[in-house]
Amino acid sequence: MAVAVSRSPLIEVQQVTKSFPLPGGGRMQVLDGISLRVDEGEFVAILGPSGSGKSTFLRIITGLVPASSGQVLYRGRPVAGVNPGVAMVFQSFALYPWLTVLQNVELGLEARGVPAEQRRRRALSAIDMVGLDGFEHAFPKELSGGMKQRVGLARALVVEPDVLVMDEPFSGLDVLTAENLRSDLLELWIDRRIPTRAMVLVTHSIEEAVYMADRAVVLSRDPARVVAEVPIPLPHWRDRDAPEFKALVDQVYALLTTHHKDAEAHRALRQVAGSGAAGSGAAGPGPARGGAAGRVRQLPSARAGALNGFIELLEEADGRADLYAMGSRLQLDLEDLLPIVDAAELLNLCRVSAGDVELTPTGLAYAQASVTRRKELFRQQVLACVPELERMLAVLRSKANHRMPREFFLDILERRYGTAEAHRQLETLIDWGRYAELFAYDEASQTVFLES
Ligand SMILES: Nc1ncnc2c1ncn2[C@@H]1O[C@H](COP(=O)(O)OP(=O)(O)OP(=O)(O)O)[C@@H](O)[C@H]1O
Repeated sequence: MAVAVSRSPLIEVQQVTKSFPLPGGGRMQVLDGISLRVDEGEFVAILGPSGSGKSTFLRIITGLVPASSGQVLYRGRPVAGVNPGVAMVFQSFALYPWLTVLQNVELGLEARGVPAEQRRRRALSAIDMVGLDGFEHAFPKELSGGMKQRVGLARALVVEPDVLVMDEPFSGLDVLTAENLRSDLLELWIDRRIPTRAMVLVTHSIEEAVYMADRAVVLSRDPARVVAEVPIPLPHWRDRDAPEFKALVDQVYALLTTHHKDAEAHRALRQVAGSGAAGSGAAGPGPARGGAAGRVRQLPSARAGALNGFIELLEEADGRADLYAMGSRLQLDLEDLLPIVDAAELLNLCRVSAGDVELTPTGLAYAQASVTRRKELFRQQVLACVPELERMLAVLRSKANHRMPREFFLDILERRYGTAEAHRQLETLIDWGRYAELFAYDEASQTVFLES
């Protein structure tokens, strides 16, 4: 049975942008001109590459974070501060460890000034609804992950929000627990056992989106824009093996992989590498830059070992594979697989088009090479495609002792990317540089150095 769709908008996001200040000055733009409408009766899933700004977008809808420009309307009125019609479920559960299940669930109502007796009654009913009857007085540490997320769900549902927004609510759970919670939530929704009028789910699982939602919104990255909205007109309960289900998964998959890669930016990056910018004598690793706007391009977070494994798998599949099929065969989420594919493509070892991945001639030679030859090829490719590594080398060569503390490079990257991403970028750079034998790294002293 499908939920009847009427046409009045509950949430309208209009041309929202968001940027964050960078420690070294300047700003990093995360969202760019995002518009989205969520109607009564709709279940909308939002998909996008890791770090594209999905959580930031949800937080703007809930009013936890202000937009830099643009606005969010709730029932036609601009939202200033916390959105009164929305409650959120977090991936990390976000429970207070010193409060019982009941107290955690009551919290949302307390904030809304609901009298104590009513609070208790409603909280008990919400706990019952999510299947936690009997655990009212337990503390979070006594609960499994799935039960904790049920508390998170009860805490959001107890306020009877018009719109329930969920930020990867199932991704911290094991496969079976996630599946169990997914169907329980869907049952509450489909059978209208909750007064919630719309659902917004951020997920990195395409299958989850196609299984649950009426519409999938696909975001790009750097900065995030809406690249497509895919209607999912299948009745519930859906059969994951049905050809029409698979066709929708494939369609979203192709959209995500195509836009995720931003092939243009990669091409520009290679041009920068080839144009001598690498030897420009810059004082440290700068960002990879792509496009006329010169925006920051991050290196995908994938270790050389993972990249090797992926190239070998691809060669075993005769040099060509459907990424989605490969992901499910390896039981890997898109989230896990795409950075590796992205890295392989950046190094010109494979090419991706519309969800299919294919080895390039260099990739084939790489897959078939001996260990030593493979390292040589890797070195050749990273030097051609990752100017940051050349810059790190220039710094190390310029020092009399050819050594530099990790912190030095981190400092420079932080000014570009912010702290968390700078750590990820440097980890990848050091991993690639070490595998390519461009430099060595001493873990104990956290020093990057050239071997004599
Ligand atoms: N408060 C903040 N200050 C600075 N940068 C931030 C802040 N919040 C988010 N960012 C940056 O914005 C970008 C998008 O982050 P966000 O968590 O919204 O992405 P996401 O798509 O939800 O990521 P993931 O899929 O990994 O959960 C990241 O580069 C992140 O580092």
